[in-house]
Amino acid sequence: MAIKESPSASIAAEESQIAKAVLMPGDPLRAKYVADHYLEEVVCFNTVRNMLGYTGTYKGKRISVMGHGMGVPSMGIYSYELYQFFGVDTIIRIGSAGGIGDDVKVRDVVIALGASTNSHFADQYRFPGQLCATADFRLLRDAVETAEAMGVRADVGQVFTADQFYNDNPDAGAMYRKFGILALEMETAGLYWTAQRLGKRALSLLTISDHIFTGESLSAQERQDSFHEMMEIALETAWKSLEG
Ligand SMILES: O=P(O)(O)O[C@H]1O[C@H](CO)[C@@H](O)[C@H]1O
Ligand SMILES: O=c1cc[nH]c(=O)[nH]1
Repeated sequence: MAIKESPSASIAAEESQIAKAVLMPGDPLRAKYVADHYLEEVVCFNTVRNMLGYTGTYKGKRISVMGHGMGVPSMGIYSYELYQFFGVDTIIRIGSAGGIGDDVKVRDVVIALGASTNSHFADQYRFPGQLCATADFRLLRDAVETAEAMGVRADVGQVFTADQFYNDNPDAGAMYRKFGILALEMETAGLYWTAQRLGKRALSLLTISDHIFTGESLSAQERQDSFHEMMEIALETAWKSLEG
């Protein structure tokens, strides 16, 4: 397929092809899964670098879903381009995470109120202080209400966005835990900062796929079933964010 002319470096699409609300998993095949299982009248709008992006309808409203890759730099590129060049208003990350907190179990959904991080992505802003990476309140409230209505256990709190998946510091997890951090992942701070800088809306939903301290982890089948709950909360929250 020929690559289209595009206003952005990494997404080859026209603005009209992308909805105002976009769900984003790290894995582009999880994006395809959402498109295949939940959206109707689906059109693929991006294949550059195989970072698959789709737009379809969910309960009559247009919603897009696209992978964002792993790590803050990758999230920084895709979220910036979607917000800045394609008129996207809302991004909801649908990711996996390692559990840290005592109360957090595998299969739980975590709704990220804010993200502490060791990323230096925000240095570019020369913000005179430490910039909090926080969720959009209305999206967070709608996600909490949706989870409650679905009867899904969802923990709301702080996550840690790490630049490392393999961390040479054996004490890091215990320190995160001391500060009440629920889960460890690799993109939320980058998404929240980008949204804040551009005056847009963002939320990160995470499913606990493994636990750093208990060693528990989900089987492939369990991962799929648990991720459905997060996907449905995200779709309903995105749907509510859209006018009309
Ligand atoms: O499952 P995703 O959304 O990719 O999220 C988590 O999984 C990846 C690491 O395996 C990192 O991207 C981390 O944030
Ligand atoms: O980033 C991640 C994702 C899942 N589990 C982890 O330990 N880290």
